[in-house]
Amino acid sequence: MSAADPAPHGMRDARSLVGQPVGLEYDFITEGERKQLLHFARSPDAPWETYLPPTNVWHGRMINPRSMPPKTLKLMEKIRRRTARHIARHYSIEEPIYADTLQLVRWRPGDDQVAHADCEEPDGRPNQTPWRAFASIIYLNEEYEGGQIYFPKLGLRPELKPRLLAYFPSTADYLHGVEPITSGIRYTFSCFYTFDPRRRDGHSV
Ligand SMILES: O=C(O)CCC(=O)C(=O)O
Ligand SMILES: [Fe+2]
Repeated sequence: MSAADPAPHGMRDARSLVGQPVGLEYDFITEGERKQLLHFARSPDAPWETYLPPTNVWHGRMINPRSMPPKTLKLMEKIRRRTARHIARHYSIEEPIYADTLQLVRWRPGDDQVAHADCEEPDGRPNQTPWRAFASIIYLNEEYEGGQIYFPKLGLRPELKPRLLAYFPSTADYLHGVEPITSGIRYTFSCFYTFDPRRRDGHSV
């Protein structure tokens, strides 16, 4: 299946969420959960993925389920299920939700992300992941500078705190970027959700 394969007719997509607010839930994960994930991410032998070429901006910056110890994966699946339930309630979603990603991400000095949307180009053409409906980012630490997330079209620069859950639909209405990290390392737990079961990653939601 390629990115261009259209979703079955009538399937709900990101467009149905336009108008929903950017969700900000402070203290969403517990301090114990945060410590466990951060401890794993900071361990000297943490399995940062190097399958992408060194020129790829994500090279060495993500840990995917296949490289996680079972205990870590179990915890992250539990948090993802809780996250999806929370978002479904706040966005009035009754359909089943699937997800294509569950990952830890590190952002080192100089790392940033230009303003983008998660399912389409800024001009509205589909991007490489057109099936995505919404995203969740859980912030895990505060020992870094820079790294502010910003939503230029919404005039939003939410205060990032450890344990914060942020979520937002994937369309260009929710264009967002990450300012460069200037010192320290920023750690996040990110997930992308879809209504298309063909795009599910096989881990629970
Ligand atoms: O880390 C963040 O604050 C946002 C990350 C993001 O937008 C993405 O991975 O698509
Ligand atoms: Fe994004």
